Amino acid sequence: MANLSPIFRRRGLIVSAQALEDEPLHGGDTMAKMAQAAKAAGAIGIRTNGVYDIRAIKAAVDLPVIGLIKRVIPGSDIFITPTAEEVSAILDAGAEIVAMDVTNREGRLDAVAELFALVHEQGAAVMADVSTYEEGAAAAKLGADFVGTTLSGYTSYSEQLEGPDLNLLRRLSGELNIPVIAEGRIWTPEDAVAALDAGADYVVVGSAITRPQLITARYVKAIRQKLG
Ligand SMILES: CC(=O)N[C@H](C=O)[C@@H](O)[C@H](O)[C@H](O)COP(=O)(O)O
Repeated sequence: MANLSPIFRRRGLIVSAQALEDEPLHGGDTMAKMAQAAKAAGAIGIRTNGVYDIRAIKAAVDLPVIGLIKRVIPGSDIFITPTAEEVSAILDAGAEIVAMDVTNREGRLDAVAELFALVHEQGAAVMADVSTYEEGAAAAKLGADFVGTTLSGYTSYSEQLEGPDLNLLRRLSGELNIPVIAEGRIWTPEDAVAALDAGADYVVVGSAITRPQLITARYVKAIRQKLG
């Protein structure tokens, strides 16, 4: 049984449009244009990083936005919305959903309740970015509104896969009563359908749509392998 959220009008594709400072598409209205293209194609939502792009995308398209702020804190591995400061900035910028790291690292599972409360006080929703089933279960227990497989493959103790973590999706969707978002390494429409078959309620695709330098690199690699 699907667990759906009233934030999205229906199940479907959420496009992650992100370009960090060191990426070619960073800045200007590029991510807002990515969001317009995603909407024109039928995406139901956008996931994006940083106050600038959250605001630009909210102004450009009337789709729900999952906002996050990536910030690297020296000595810490937690970089997706690490503190209350980022949560407040994301809410101020107008995101309906705040995504944050909910992994079992650095006492994070004890710290996030406070961050969830900040989000809920403002009538917004929490997307818990997890890397394992146990983290997803903890997130649901703490009151997360969505759980996503975003960080599977990005913690030392999670599965390191080439494609989406379908086993994690199966387990999260089979055992939890909150919407499950497939996210991470979904490169093809077939991967997206496999994620739905594994029980995902919504599917986030990022790099395969919005990072041309990574898309191009895949073609270059395949062609170089062929040409030797
Ligand atoms: C691990 C991490 O930092 N993930 C980030 C989270 O927001 C983004 O860089 C990813 O692009 C996003 O998760 C979508 O995944 P993919 O680009 O694989 O479709």
